[in-house]
Amino acid sequence: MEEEADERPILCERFLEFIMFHFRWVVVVPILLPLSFIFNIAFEVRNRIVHFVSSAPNAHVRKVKYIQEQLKEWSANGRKTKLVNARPGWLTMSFRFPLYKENATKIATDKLFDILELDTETMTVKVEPGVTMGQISRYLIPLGYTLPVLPELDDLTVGGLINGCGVESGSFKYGMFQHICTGYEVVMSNGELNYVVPDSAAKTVKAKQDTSLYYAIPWSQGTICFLVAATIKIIPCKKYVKLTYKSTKTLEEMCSTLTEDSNKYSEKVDFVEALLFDKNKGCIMLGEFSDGPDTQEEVINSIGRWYKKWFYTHVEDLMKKKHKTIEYIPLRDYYHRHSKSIFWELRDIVPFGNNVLFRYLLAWMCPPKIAFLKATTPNILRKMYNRSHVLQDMLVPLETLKDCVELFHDEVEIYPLWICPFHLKSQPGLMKLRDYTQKMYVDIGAYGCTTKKDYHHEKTTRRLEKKVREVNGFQMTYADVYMTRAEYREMFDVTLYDYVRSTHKCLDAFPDVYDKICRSGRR
Ligand SMILES: Cc1cc2nc3c(=O)[nH]c(=O)nc-3n(C[C@H](O)[C@H](O)[C@H](O)COP(=O)(O)OP(=O)(O)OC[C@H]3O[C@@H](n4cnc5c(N)ncnc54)[C@H](O)[C@@H]3O)c2cc1C
Ligand SMILES: NC(=O)C1=CN([C@@H]2O[C@H](COP(=O)(O)OP(=O)(O)OC[C@H]3O[C@@H](n4cnc5c(N)ncnc54)[C@H](OP(=O)(O)O)[C@@H]3O)[C@@H](O)[C@H]2O)C=CC1
Ligand SMILES: CC(C)=CCC[C@@H](C)[C@H]1CC[C@@]2(C)C3=C(CC[C@]12C)[C@@]1(C)CC[C@H](O)C(C)(C)[C@@H]1CC3
Repeated sequence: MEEEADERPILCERFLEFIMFHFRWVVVVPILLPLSFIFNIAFEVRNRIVHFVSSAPNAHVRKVKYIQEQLKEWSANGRKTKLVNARPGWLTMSFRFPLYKENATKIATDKLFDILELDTETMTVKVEPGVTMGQISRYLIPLGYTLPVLPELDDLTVGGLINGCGVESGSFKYGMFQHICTGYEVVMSNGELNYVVPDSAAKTVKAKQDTSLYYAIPWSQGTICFLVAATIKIIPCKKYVKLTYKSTKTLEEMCSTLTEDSNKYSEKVDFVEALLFDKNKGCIMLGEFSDGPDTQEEVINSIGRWYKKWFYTHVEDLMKKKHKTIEYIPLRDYYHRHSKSIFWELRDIVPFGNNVLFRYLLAWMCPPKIAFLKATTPNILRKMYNRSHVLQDMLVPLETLKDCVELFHDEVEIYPLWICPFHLKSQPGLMKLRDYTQKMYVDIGAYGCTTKKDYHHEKTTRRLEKKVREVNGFQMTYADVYMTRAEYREMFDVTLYDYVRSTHKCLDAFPDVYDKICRSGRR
């Protein structure tokens, strides 16, 4: 990998890189945008038909049976290969393609993408793992419900957010995506179907085992069992989010105000998120479910409409004008506020994407599907991204925010920087805090190309990872991980994970989680 990052391109490669980077829109705008638009409409029509004829629950039973048969056949053939999900690499929400899938047996969890059941008495929704955040918000919000934690990008899947992790602006109150899940329907490597729920007063061996399994699944990257459905908590919601934008002038002000807002107002506030536009200037956004403006002076801003500015640029403009602003944003527009501009990644791909003319004429097809972009990224561009593109989410205790932002500034200096507080509960599993406490953490996300001269993909990332381990933080594993196996096991508590894997016959069936997330496991 070091070679890959060190590789300096020759002049003609540099020229090709330049052309491909700056003129990628030539493929994206006329081809990928219409394709994405047509795909989204076709998928939505399909989902409505499935919902109308209520075929999902029966189809679910059939699809799960097929998965069980696949696993029994693999067992009968002597368990010779490792098991992975069949979902192809180009569909996943990460920059890399999995190498560990190449000689593995692929289990058909990728056919599971329907919402199964809404239960307004227990206030839960049961969904298949391929269901996306876009699908869920489109289904639940018109019925007056939402997920307490609904990560922003439309194409993130329930299976990926549970077996990986998920965080968004409701997390300061409700924790990570795993914390809002009340039960998992899973198929073990021997083909056995099981529904696991946590039971703190478990008496029987089975209830104890299931509780351990429940806590071991998050972050395990599908190396314990196959998730075939998840039951997720829902909460009632309102039509709008009353969003208060507060500008901050120094990093100290950002850290102290964010700490106060995340801890003190948790009863009144439903969403907390911040953006830093440079080391000092930032904006904290506090959201509250609302029925709409109370007075005529208050404005509704439907930021999801195609002709509206990219959200982060809107926030930056607001901050230049006023110290504090309040807007009412339709709830679904709010949730997917970073989808239209793929956080700030689209500015490199379609540089004129935020131009007013483009917005009115063509942005109704935006955003391009990340999977289509991924499938069509040429190798030359991938090499360039390897050298200068940063993509890291570091989850660190809120009290270390200042130190960590300073380190990000020194190492990569990418703005905007995404800052999202989340409540880390005291629970067993890979993300366990060793002192058994619960704490307010914060996700610091850096996405984009760095111009730092001394940036080195591996060395810089390793320095960031070291700091994160020192402060008892965690690195999001969809991004490039350069830690060694020992360092990974220092960051994540593998006690329960190892125990569950050894008691559920996972060791010869699935790769170890490190082999899935380490850099050499991915291309
Ligand atoms: C050698 C070895 C043998 C083991 N043998 C067994 C065994 O026989 N039986 C067994 O069940 N585990 C066994 N374990 C697993 C062990 O009990 C712990 O689950 C594991 O060590 C992780 O500890 P922890 O500190 O992360 O979890 P802890 O916080 O110690 O929790 C232990 C267990 O309690 C339950 N639990 C904790 N918090 C909650 C909560 N908030 N709500 C509901 N339930 C909760 C979970 O089942 C969890 O696995 C073994 C582990 C090892 C290394
Ligand atoms: N706001 C947020 O929180 C964001 C989070 N992300 C990250 O993106 C990832 C989610 O992307 P997405 O494309 O949806 O998921 P992926 O397909 O990338 O899946 C992520 C991991 O979960 C495993 N997995 C997925 N489905 C199942 C299943 N049904 N059973 C068992 N294991 C499963 C995959 O296993 P396998 O390797 O076998 O396919 C893979 O290791 C997460 O890791 C998340 O952290 C990205 C952007 C934003
Ligand atoms: C915790 C949070 C909020 C994470 C946000 C992560 C996003 C910013 C990531 C997820 C997938 C992601 C890595 C991706 C890309 C940018 C950053 C993304 C969108 C892009 C689109 C960059 C351009 C690349 O050519 C390519 C198309 C391969 C990737 C695809 C995945």
